[in-house]
Amino acid sequence: MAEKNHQHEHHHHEDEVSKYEKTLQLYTTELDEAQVQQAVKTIIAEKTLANDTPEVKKFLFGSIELTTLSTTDSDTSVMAFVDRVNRFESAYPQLPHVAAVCVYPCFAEVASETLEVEGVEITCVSGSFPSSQAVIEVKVAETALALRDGATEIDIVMPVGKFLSGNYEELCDDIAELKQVCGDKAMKVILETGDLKTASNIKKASLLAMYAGADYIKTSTGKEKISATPEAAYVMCQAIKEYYEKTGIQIGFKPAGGINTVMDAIIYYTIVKEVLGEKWLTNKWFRLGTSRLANLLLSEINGEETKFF
Ligand SMILES: O=C[C@H](O)COP(=O)(O)O
Repeated sequence: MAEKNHQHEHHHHEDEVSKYEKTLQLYTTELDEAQVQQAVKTIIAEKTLANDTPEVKKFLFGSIELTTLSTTDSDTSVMAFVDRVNRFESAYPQLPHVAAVCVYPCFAEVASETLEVEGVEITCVSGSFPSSQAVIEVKVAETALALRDGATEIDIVMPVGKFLSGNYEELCDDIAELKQVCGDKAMKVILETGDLKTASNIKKASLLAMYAGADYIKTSTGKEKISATPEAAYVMCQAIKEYYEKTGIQIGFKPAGGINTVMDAIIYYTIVKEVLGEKWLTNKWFRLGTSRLANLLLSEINGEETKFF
């Protein structure tokens, strides 16, 4: 992940909020829901089928962050989960490895000790996933410990309540402080778009997260009622595009949560391709956060029901 060279000074005085309001004013943030829905409908109708190919499915497989974030996870189950990634290459030499495994931070050590495959990242969710409801000191500690124990990427949840209450200063301070802990390790910021409700909110949250230091923006935790949607993905990709045009800084995109069919994944791929273009179509800038899709993709690539993970 190319390290971004922008740092955000954080002052604790009055004009902070106006600074974020001013930043948002550089962008179109009042979006028309119907227009977004129409744009997504058109992309799905006109552009998706052309991407329903073995090549795209193999690329999507290589962009998966193979995720287990379950209350029943244990050292034993996570070790077995990660060991299946080790054994994957000998079973399917013609396929790429998944891009990452994604686990709770208490499993960073066992994942890091078990994983033997070069190039597969160890993503840990952190910052009191999935609610993000903790004081910043707890979030900082959890993130620092996950990185100490072997995490190579961190996914945090944006403090959604702070966003909805318009407290952009604390929202961005939290994100910036955790990015400081991550240093040159990629930090993805989960917007929890299902709780943001409107396209305008999703656009604003995307921009604030990027200005505060996100290396990726990610749709959802997969733990709320509404997870990733094509409309949220479209708005987030538009925000990434406009941010790139204004700052020259490339930010990654990770749809996650409730991606339960191969066609779902092809739709996200198509939205990224149509809005952001080829430059984003590598697993350094596009990831799929999923706990069920790997076997579904494997089955379609193999042409038969496959349950490897
Ligand atoms: O970040 C990944 C998501 O939590 C996975 O959600 P899922 O279990 O609905 O695929």
